[in-house]
Amino acid sequence: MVSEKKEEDASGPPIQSMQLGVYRVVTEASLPFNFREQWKRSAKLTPTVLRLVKDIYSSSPGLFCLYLLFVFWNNVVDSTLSLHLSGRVLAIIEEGLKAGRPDGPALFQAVALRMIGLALSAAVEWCMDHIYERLAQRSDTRVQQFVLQCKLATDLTGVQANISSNHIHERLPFQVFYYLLQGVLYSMGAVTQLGYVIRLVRSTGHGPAFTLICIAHPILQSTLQRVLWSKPHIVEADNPHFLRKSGLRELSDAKYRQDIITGDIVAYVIQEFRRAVNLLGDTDISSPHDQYSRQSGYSSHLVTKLAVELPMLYYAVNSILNPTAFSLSTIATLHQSETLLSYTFQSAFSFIQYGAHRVAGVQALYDLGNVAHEMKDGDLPYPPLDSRHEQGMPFELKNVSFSYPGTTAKALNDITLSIKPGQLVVVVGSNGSGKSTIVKLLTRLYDATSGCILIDGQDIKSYRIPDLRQATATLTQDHHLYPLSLGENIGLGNPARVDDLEMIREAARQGGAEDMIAKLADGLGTVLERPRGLQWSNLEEGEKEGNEQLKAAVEKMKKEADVSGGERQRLVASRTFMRFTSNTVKLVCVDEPSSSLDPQAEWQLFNNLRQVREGKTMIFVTHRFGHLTKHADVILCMKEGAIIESGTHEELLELGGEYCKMFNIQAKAFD
Ligand SMILES: Nc1ncnc2c1ncn2[C@@H]1O[C@H](COP(=O)(O)OP(=O)(O)OP(=O)(O)O)[C@@H](O)[C@H]1O
Repeated sequence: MVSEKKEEDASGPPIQSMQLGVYRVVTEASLPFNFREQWKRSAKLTPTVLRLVKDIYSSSPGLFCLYLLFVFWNNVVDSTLSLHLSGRVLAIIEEGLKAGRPDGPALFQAVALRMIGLALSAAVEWCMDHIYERLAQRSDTRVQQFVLQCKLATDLTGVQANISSNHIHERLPFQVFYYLLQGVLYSMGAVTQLGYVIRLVRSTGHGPAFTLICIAHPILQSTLQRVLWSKPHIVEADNPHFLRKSGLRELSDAKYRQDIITGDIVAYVIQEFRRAVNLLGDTDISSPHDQYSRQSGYSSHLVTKLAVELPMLYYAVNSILNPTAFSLSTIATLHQSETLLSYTFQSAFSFIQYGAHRVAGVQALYDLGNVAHEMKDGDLPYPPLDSRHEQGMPFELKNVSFSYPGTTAKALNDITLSIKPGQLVVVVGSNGSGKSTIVKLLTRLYDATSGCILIDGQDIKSYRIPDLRQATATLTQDHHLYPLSLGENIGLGNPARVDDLEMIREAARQGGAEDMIAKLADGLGTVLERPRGLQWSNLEEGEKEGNEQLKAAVEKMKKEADVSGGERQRLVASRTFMRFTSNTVKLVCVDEPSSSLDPQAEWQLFNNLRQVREGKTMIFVTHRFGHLTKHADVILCMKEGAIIESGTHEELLELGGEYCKMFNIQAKAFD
C-alpha cells in the first residue's frame, strides 16, 4: 500500500511522507529541476569538498599525487586507449578476411600493442589498489583522531544533544573523496570517449544520431528510475503488527534466556508471534529502498530496457537501408564503445544525483568540531591562593533549579543550601528525587538552569574547569571499566602516576580489589572489556570437528576474563582511591556505589573512604541507612527535586518526618 502526502515546511525544501509497506518514509519532495537552487546548494558544500581534499592530501601528499595520476590513467586514458587498440586489431583482421590474406606483421604488432596496453593497465590497477588502502588507512586514522578529540571534549550537555554523532564511520570521508574523484574522472572519461565515438561515427559517414542513441540508455535510466538513496530520507517501521513480531523475535536472544526459562513463557511467545504474523498478513516488509524503486511503472521499465537495444536496432535498420555503411569490425568497435560510453555516462549521472547527499555526510562529521560547549570555562584558579581550602570545598546553593537538556521537568526545584568545608553530607530520598542530580551540579557536570552555586563566595562558573576536576573525586554506580588493562583502569585515577605499580596496588587494596586481581592469570595486565572486533572466527562447530589443528587454534584464542558486578565496583572504587594520591582532591562525591557489594565490602569501603576524609568535603548519596548516616555532619532528605528536611541523624529522627519514616522502615526489617 502506497500513499504520498506533501507537507509544508517553513524552512528548507518541502518534505513528503509516504507509507511503503510497514515503513513510513519521509523524503524531500521531488521538485521540478531548478538550476539556481541546485547551484546554490552545491556551492554551499564547496568548502566541505575543499577541506576534504586538503585533509586527504595532508594525510600523505606523495601517495595522494601518485594515486591521482594512476586513477587519471585508469579512468580517462586507459579506457579510450583500449578502445582504439582493440579497434585496430579488429580492422586489420577484417581487411585480411576481405583480401583473403591476413597482414601478419601488422596484426602481430597491433596485438602486441594491445597486450602491452593490457599489462600496463593491470599494473596500474594493482598499484592503485595498494595505494588506495594505504591512503584510506591514513585518512581513517586522522578521522579517528579528530572524532576522538571532538567526542572527548564534548560535555554531557553536548553528548545528550548530539545523539546522531555516535554513528560516524571513519571511512566515510575517504569513500566520499573516492566517490567525488570517480565522478570527476567519469565526467572527463565521458567527454573523451564521446569524442572518440563521434570521430569514429563520422569516419563511417554517420551523423550525431548514432551518438545520441549510445547515451540514450543512461539518460533514460537516471531520469525514469526512482532511487531513494539519492535523496535525504528517514525511514521508520510504524506497523504495530510488524513491530510486535520483531519484538517477539528478539526474545530468542541469549540475554533473555534466563527470564524466559524462569518465567515459563515459551508457549506464550510462540503463540503471540503467530498472531502477529497473521495480523501482518501480506503487508510488504521488503526494504523500503526496493519498494521505492519498484514504484517506477512498467512503461518506464520497458523504455529503459529498450534503450539498451537501440544501437542494435540502428545497425539492423542501416544494414537494410544502406548495406555498405558498417563493416563488421566497425560494428564491433562501436558496440564496445557504446557499452563503455553508456557505463561512463551512467556513473557520471549517478555522481550528479548522489554527490551532494554524500558530501553532506562529511559535513556532518566536520560539524562535530563545532558542537557548542554549553559549559563555559572560567579563569579563576582552584583552590584560590588566599583561601582556607585545606579543610575541603565549601558550597553555597542559592535558589538552584535544574532541568536536563531537552526536558522541561524540573529535576531540582529551588534548592538553597550551605555545605561547610570538610563536612560529611549524606543525601537520602526516594527514587527520582534529585539526589544524583545535585551531585552532578556540584561536580559541574551540568550548570544550574536558574539560581547559582558558589564555591568560597565565587560562582562555580568562574573557576577553571580543569582545576575543579582535579579537586574532585567521584565514585558512582554509573562508572565503567575502560577497555584497557586493570592497572591502567586503577592508575588513571591519577594519570601522572599511571605507571606507579606500588601506588596502584595500594589503591587496589583500599578499594577491596587486591584479592580478585591476584586471582587473575594476567593480574594488573588483564584487559576485561576487550575492544570489539579484535578476534573472531566464522567457524561452525562441524568445521572444527575432525580438524584438530584448527580446533587447537580456536582453543588458543585468548579467552576474556570476566568478573562479577561487585568486583567491578571494587575496581572502580580503587580508581577513586588512586585519585586521592594526587593530593589535589578537596571534594569527594560518592553516589550509591555499593549496590553490588556484600555487607562486609560495603562497610570496608565506607571506612576506607572516611579514613582519607581529612581536608575533603564528602557527599554521599545512599538508600541505606547505617554506617554513613550516623557519621554524617548533615543529612539532606530529598523529595521531588527539593530538600524537605536537613539535620543530623538524631535531629531528623526527633523531627519525625520523611527521614524518620524511611529509617524506621529499614530498622523494622531487623526487629
Ligand atoms: N540524563 C537525564 N535526562 C533527563 N532526565 C533525567 C536524567 N537523569 C535523571 N533524570 C530525571 O531527573 C530526575 C531526578 O533524577 P536523579 O537521578 O537525580 O534521581 P535520584 O534521586 O538520584 O534517583 P535514584 O534514587 O533512583 O538514583 C528524575 O525524574 C529523572 O528521571
